Amino acid sequence: MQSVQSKATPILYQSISAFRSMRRELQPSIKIGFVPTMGALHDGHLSLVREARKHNDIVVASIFVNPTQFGPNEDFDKYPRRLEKDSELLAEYGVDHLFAPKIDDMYGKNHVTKVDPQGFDDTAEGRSRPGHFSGVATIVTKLFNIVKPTNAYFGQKDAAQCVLIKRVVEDLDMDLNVVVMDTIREDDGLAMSSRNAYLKPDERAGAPVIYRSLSAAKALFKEKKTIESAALINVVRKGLESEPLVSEIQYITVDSKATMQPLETVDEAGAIISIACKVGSVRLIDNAVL
Ligand SMILES: Nc1ncnc2c1ncn2[C@@H]1O[C@H](COP(=O)(O)OP(=O)(O)OP(=O)(O)O)[C@@H](O)[C@H]1O
Ligand SMILES: CC(C)(CO)[C@@H](O)C(=O)[O-]
Ligand code: BAL
Repeated sequence: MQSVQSKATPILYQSISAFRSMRRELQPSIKIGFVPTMGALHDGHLSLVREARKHNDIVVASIFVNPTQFGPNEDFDKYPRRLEKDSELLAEYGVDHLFAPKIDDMYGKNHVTKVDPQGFDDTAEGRSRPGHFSGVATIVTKLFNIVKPTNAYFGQKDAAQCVLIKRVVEDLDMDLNVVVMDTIREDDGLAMSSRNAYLKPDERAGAPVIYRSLSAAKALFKEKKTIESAALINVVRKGLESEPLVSEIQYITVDSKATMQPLETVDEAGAIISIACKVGSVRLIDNAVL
């Protein structure tokens, strides 16, 4: 009879104190890889876990749908939550510990402290989601303080978030490395995202226009080597407008890789070209590194 190899599910901690009891027992020299997520895991998240597994002694993932990074009219309530399935997936990828705290534990009734990353509300994504980056900076700081990782893993899909987290770590003298991994895509180019699950079949079929539009701009930059950002933005806009199911373009922006502030011209220093748009009623983001 064949035996079925099943890996142990990660040990689940649903409170800060439970996680801390485990964390205190770890040797100071142990390398801890940390993958923070909001759950509803897909191959994008799992690529981060795989990388963490390769370079660390133990791997911790967190699942927490953080209320303070959602605006009042955003999808906090309907955000997909499926802890059990996520835990099984994390087991397959060798995650040791899963931290999935309750909201009241992370934000007690007397909680008043925010991390306020100056200038990030002025990035394209920040203007589109006021207060979002303070919510992200605050929760990531809290998670880092609890997990105390050696290496923390984030996806390039959330480009401004990666720049923000590197800034917070440097500004607040946190003793850890931030590792940014490439965006993982479906076969047709659509960036994997938990929110893709909201797309209706026709919207899902139309959504790869985002990647195609970014790829057209990337090809143009490769050809010209130095180019006005406006020309790249035009190409992307035309691409997006060719898909009738793109119902709203929130921004197309060409920004500095270091600051996410807009650039007039792109040269050999490169840039990040980012999109936020709605396909039907679903807001999607994506970017290309030039
Ligand atoms: N396609 C992807 N490729 C690589 N990393 C990704 C991808 N999608 C998400 N990540 C990364 O996974 C981490 C957790 O992200 P999150 O849980 O918000 O997933 P998400 O799919 O981006 O969800 P959402 O739909 O809310 O944007 C973040 O560092 C994020 O950048
Ligand atoms: C980093 C993060 C887990 C903080 O809530 C979230 O913004 C995300 O999933 O990208
Ligand atoms: N992936 C970034 C988390 C958010 O959209 O709130």
